This record gives sequence, structure tokens and C-alpha cells, in this order.
Amino acid sequence: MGYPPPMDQNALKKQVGEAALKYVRDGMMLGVGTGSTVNFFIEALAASRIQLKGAVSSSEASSQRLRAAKIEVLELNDATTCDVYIDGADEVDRGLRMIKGGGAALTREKIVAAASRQFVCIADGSKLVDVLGKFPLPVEVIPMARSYVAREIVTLTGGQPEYRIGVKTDNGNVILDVHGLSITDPVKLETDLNQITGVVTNGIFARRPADVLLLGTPDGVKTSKA
Ligand SMILES: O=C(CO)[C@H](O)[C@H](O)COP(=O)(O)O
Repeated sequence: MGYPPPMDQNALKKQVGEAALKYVRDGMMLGVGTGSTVNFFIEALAASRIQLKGAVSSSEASSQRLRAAKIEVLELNDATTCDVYIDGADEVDRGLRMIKGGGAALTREKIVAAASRQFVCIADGSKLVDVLGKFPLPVEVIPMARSYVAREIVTLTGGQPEYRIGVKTDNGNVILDVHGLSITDPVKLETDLNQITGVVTNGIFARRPADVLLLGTPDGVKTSKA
């Protein structure tokens, strides 16, 4: 005894979920992402006294949690822009570029991130990588184009696309997870994948990286800025 037990991944997610409150103020229009780290953020927000103008959500799942916390959820078309967007990541590099979409919400996440003035990424320390790509890259695809897009992805990247069976996105589409990538030029691959007909979008967030990264570590929250 004498040493505190190591913090588990959920404790680190909770830590950064709570730390993200520092970026949220009364009267803001808030963009809210998707996933277990964001769920901790929503819990912290619900327990706070912050009075938002409203929230724009990146998924039906987050909208439900926000409404349960009595936070008004608006359509992006009505909100126009968000002051801050808070979201997690599956991988993040030191340039604050990310892979996202493990929860299949990548397209709406990318849209809300694009329409937000500031993007604060919250992640536990295991998500930090030198090179993106160990986490299979999610690509949202129009269902009828699935096989065609998979073949094009093999030709373009040399990676192995795998159909995420049983998953339908909030937009009614399917997900291909691309294994075996080492993404040394994330902006180029993000752009090139989106040129394949039938791709809705892919989970590389490099053209619009995060502005701030809050990384949960056993030594506390580490903040990096772009
Ligand atoms: O991109 C996402 C959902 O599409 C999530 O941000 C990502 O999967 C991280 O999830 P978690 O916070 O549960 O680790």
C-alpha cells in the first residue's frame, strides 16, 4: 500500500470531460460530440450552473443525453455556428489531427466541428500517437456503393477495408473500417478518400484539426494548443 492505484481509462476520460467545462461559458452555443468521453462531459455540464444559449449535437445518442439534462438541442441550420465544439477522438497526434468515427458519428462530427469557432478535443492518454492509422480508419459510405468504394480504397491506400456489420449511421449509411494504414500525410489522405464516389466522408480530421487538446494522464490533464 502507500501508492494510489493507477487510474483506469474511464477515470481519465472523466477527468478530461470535467476539465472541458473550463472552455464553456454562459450564453454560448455549444457543439457536442459523441462517445464515452463526451458522455462524462455532458454529465459534468448537467451538474454545473452554466446556462447555455443551446447546443448542437453530432448524434442522436448525444442529443438524447443533452435533452435528459434539460439542455436545449438545436439544428445546426438554426444555430448557424457554435462558439466551442467539445469532442473525443480515437487517435490524436501532436499536430492535433485525429482519427474519429469509432462511434460511427464522424460525418455529423465533422460538420459541427467545421461550423465551430474552437474545437476542444478531450481524450485519455492512450489516444495519443506519433502517426495516425493504428486505429482502423472509419469511412462513411452510401450503402449501394459499399463494394465499389472498398475496392477503390484498396487501390488508393493498400489498406484493408472491413464492413462494420450491423451498424447504420444516423444518416442511414454504412461504415468501412480501413485497417493497416500508416497515415504520414493526413491532409492528403483525408482529401483523396473523399474524392471516391460513394464516400460521404472519412474519419481523418486533419483539414480541420482541434485547436486545443486536453489529454487525461495519471499526472493530471495536459493541455496542448495548435
Ligand atoms: O469519434 C467518435 C465517435 O464517432 C468518438 O469521439 C471516438 O470514438 C472516441 O470515443 P470514446 O470517447 O468513447 O473513446
